[in-house]
Amino acid sequence: MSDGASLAFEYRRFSLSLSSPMETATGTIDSRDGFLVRLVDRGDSSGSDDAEAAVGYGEATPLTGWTESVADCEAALERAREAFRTGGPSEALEAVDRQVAARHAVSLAVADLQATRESTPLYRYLCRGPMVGRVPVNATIDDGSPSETVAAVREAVGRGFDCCKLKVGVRDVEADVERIRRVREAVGPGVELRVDANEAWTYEEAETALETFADFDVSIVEQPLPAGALEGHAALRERADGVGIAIDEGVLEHGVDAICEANAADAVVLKPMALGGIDVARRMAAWVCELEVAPIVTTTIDGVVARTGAVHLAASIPDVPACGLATAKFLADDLGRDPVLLEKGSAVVPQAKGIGVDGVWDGR
Ligand SMILES: O=C(O)CCC(=O)C1=CC=C[C@@H](O)[C@@H]1C(=O)O
Ligand SMILES: [Mg+2]
Repeated sequence: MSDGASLAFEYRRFSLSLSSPMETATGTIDSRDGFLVRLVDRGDSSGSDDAEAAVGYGEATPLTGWTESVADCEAALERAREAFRTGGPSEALEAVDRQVAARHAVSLAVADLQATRESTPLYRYLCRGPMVGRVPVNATIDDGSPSETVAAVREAVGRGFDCCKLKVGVRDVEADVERIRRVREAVGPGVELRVDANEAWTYEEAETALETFADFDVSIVEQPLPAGALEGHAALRERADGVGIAIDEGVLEHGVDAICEANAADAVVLKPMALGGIDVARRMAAWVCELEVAPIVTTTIDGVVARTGAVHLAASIPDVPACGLATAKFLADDLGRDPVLLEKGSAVVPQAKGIGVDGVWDGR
């Protein structure tokens, strides 16, 4: 990559509304406000304009409870802009090191630019491995009444999904158990069902839920207990009767080493936006795979740039389980054309150079 002198770093604010508010046990998401980032390598452009220059895109989409605030993110991106002006990528990454969403944007733009210059898809730049055509994804099913939930799962299965993750924890445990029972009754044994409680349950509630979920062949319960409860998840796991435990919010509190040392999880959820970048998430994925813990990559209900970056991250992980990447449906609008096709329960991985999201910045 050219030195910092030829790298022009810009960012611009966006606000994406959700098609309908997303209820979770820890709050409601009704819009996604963040920053689109562009890194232009003018050292590449033959002409005076940027038409020929190599470009990298990034996205910082803060989420309350998971990342820094929008204001802190903006301040960090301003520091990164100054760092690119006077230094280069490493100075810019240092300037945003403690703001995870801002670091996600800068690191993704740098990786996208480098992969673009090498004319290779981002996932192959990350893993230097063979071509990967598709990655398995789960459908994300919002909270709702039993009949609403059955209808949503039926619709997802009709679109080819064979793995569905259902939001639970918004209503009481009995109501959620009834929702799962009705869904399993409706779709039969061939669809993998996972649930995500977002820290909602006490140990006793989680025990009750797990007992019945085992009867309905639920494969994974995500974050049943509060993020701090490491021993609690380990104890639950010992008596989970075949239902896997995934830790999501707890990854931010404890890190994957402590989770694995405590034998607290069968899977960890890796959110690149919340972890500071796909590079950070990829290192975590490699580490937990060594310890036979499954890495599940998910978005934070992001725009197409970060969401597609997460698809490339998943594609760079060997034997990745179904990931939470089919979240474009929650957005009423997006930053640009979606290069990822969802079909047969998988995301078709873009094979263009870089992330593959041209047209997100002034139609380019
Ligand atoms: O994992 C998925 O299927 C999609 C992503 C997803 O469910 C979430 C994204 C961001 C915050 C939460 O609402 C939720 C989660 O807890 O995993
Ligand atoms: Mg979760």
